[in-house]
Formats: sequence, C-alpha cells, structure tokens
Amino acid sequence: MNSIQSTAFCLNQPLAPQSLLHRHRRLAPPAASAISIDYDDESKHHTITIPSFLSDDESDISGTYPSLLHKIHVLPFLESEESARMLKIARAYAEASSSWDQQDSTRHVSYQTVDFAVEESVDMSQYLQDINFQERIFGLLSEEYDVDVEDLSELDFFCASYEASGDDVQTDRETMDRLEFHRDGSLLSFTVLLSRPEDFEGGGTIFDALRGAADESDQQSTVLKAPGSIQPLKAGYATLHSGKILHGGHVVTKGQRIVLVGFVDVDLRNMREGALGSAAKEWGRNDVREFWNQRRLLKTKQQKASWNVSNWRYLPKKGRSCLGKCSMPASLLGSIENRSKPEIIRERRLRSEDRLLRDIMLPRAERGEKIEEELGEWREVSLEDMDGLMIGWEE
Ligand SMILES: O=C(O)CCC(=O)C(=O)O
Ligand SMILES: [Fe+2]
Repeated sequence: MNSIQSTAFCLNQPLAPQSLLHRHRRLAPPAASAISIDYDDESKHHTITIPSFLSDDESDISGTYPSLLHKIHVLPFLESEESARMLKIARAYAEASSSWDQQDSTRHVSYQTVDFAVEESVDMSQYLQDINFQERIFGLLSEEYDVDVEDLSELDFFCASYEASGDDVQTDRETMDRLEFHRDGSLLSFTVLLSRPEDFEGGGTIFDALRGAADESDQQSTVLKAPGSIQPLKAGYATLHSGKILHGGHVVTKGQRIVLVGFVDVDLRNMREGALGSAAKEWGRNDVREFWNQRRLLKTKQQKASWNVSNWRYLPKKGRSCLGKCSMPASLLGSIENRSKPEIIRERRLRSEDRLLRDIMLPRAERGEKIEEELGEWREVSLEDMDGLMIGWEE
C-alpha cells in the first residue's frame, strides 16, 4: 500500500533493570512495542499493525515481525446503497423472526450473542449472492493475507445487533451491548458495518493488543479509538483481522450497531503444523494460572490475620513448608499479588499471541499442494450393497 500518512506511537513501557530482566526472562518487556497506523487517503484504507510483544532474539520463532497477520485492515467495502439494502433486509428478517430479541446463539461457546445466520434469511442469502459478496470479501482477504482464494472457505456468516442497555427496559427483549474478549474458531475474520456510525455511540471491534495505546493517538483522524477499539468511518466499511487475535465487540452506549460478521477458514497447507496447538495450550495454561492465582490471593488475603491455610494448593512452593504454624511472611502476599496481576497475565497472553501470528503462516515456498477431496459419484445402491456397512441398524 502506498502510505500517505503514517502514525507510530509507543506504549511507553519502562525497561526493567537488568537483574529483573534476568530473573523474569520470559516476562521481559518487548524490545519494540509500537502500534503503527498507515492510511491511504485515496482508497481510505487504514492498516493498523499490532505491537510486538517479543524480542527478536527469541530463538524458537520461525517467522518475523510484523507478519501479515499482525495487520488489521479497515477499508470501504460495500457501496452505500448495498449496505443500506442489507440493513433493511436484516431489520425485516430480525423483526419477523425475533432473532435480535434474545440471547440464544450457540456461535460463541461461553457467552450468548444476539444474531442470525445469513443462511436463515432467504432474502439476505439471495442479496449476498446478487452482489457477489463472498467472492469480493474472499478477494480482499486473499490479497491482504496472501492466501489463495481457493484455500479460503466460509465457516459462518451472521448478522449481529448490539444495543445500548437501557433502551430495552420497557420490554422483555434480551439484547447485548458488547461481546466479551474471545478468539474466533477461524484464522481470518471480518466485520462489515451495516448501520451508520451516527446511529450509535461506542461500539467497534476492540482488540486487547491495542488497549491503552489509543489514548495517545489523534482521536479525530484515525479509526482507532480508546481503549483499543476500531470504529469504521462509514456504513459499508469492512474490518479484516485474524480471528486468533483476542478481540470483542466494544460496548455500545447509545443506539444500535448492526454488523455482518464472517469467520473464514484457511486450508491447512498454508499453516505451520503445531503452531495453533501450542498457542492454544499456552492460552489454556494461562487461563488456569489466572484462576488459581486469583483463588490463592483470595484465600491468603482471607487468612492474613491468622495464617492457617490448610490447602497447600493455594500456596506457592515457598509458603508450603510452614503450613498452619507460622505467620505469613510479608513478602509472600506481595509475590502472590504480583503473580495474579492482570497486567502480568495479559503480557503472557499477548506474547503467545504474537508468537502465533509470526509462526502460523508458512511462506509460499513451503506450502504443500492442496489436497482435493475426492467425493466420487453418486450411484444407487441395493440393500445387499449396504450389507455390513450399516452398523447398529436394526430392522
Ligand atoms: O462486533 C464486532 O465487531 C466483533 C464481533 C466478533 O468478534 C464475533 O462475533 O466473533
Ligand atoms: Fe470474533
């Protein structure tokens, strides 16, 4: 992209003294921690590069920073008549089906969303076909993330509504005003804004890795708003990102935000084997750590006056030797408090995310052949043909 205006700013993290760096090598602050925003005035395309959270000398990383997956793109996508028409179809379907009146979606495992799948609405599916929606969005994703269009497949397209809480108090509608931080099942995801920015306040797609940094940017001229949420300038704009970057729907404080969201899968031949598995393992470990550290903190705080902890699992190793018989060393509570600090846990999470974004995509030269699935031909079969194939079948 021809970058006309470029902004870069730092997270302003002080460097730890050498001794600390040595003791907590794995948690050392990143060498370079800056967000860069490129803007091309002609195409109105913003490219936001999420910061680096690792130092470049960490030996076991295959890719470099920034990879294409570190980039979040915000750009005009649908013509204004197209997004207006889609909004109309979406509203009509949601009204007729009450899809936006209840939190019942199974799309996100741990929390409910207010949406409907595009395929449920005949009119919406038809319109998306008429305007070649899938071909167009796949074309964009293919170009920005360097994946062949043939290697992209639709996992899910759905239309979600966020409404400011309080607007629905008079009714029994269950709406949502935000979506908690999560990672999508897909490597690539997109959000197309259907409602007009002037119809709601707040909102946007919020990224953990961009949190805090937006305060320092020029709020008027960018799509990146505090605290790390990306708010497109017009209806019809698309936000493209890797679904593996921790993100959510930022809280809508007024009005209604309606978006079309898509999860797009990438064929395995493009991906480095094991990269996603180890990141997922690390995130799982982190969640468990977070839980236990919080629990330890609570327990030790409760027992601070007369320290008599009977369950050693709540204690770090160095506290276990004097279980139940001594007073709590002042340093112990401090160290437990330190470990359960959300910033430290966040830092760990961001480091494994950064590692994944560097590692997961194979360079073109290392990608294998695409394996076409052989479906064979349909033919009629007799009951004798089926003999032995129908396990558990009883006449
Ligand atoms: O509302 C948004 O911009 C993000 C939605 C999202 O992340 C999701 O539905 O998975
Ligand atoms: Fe998502």
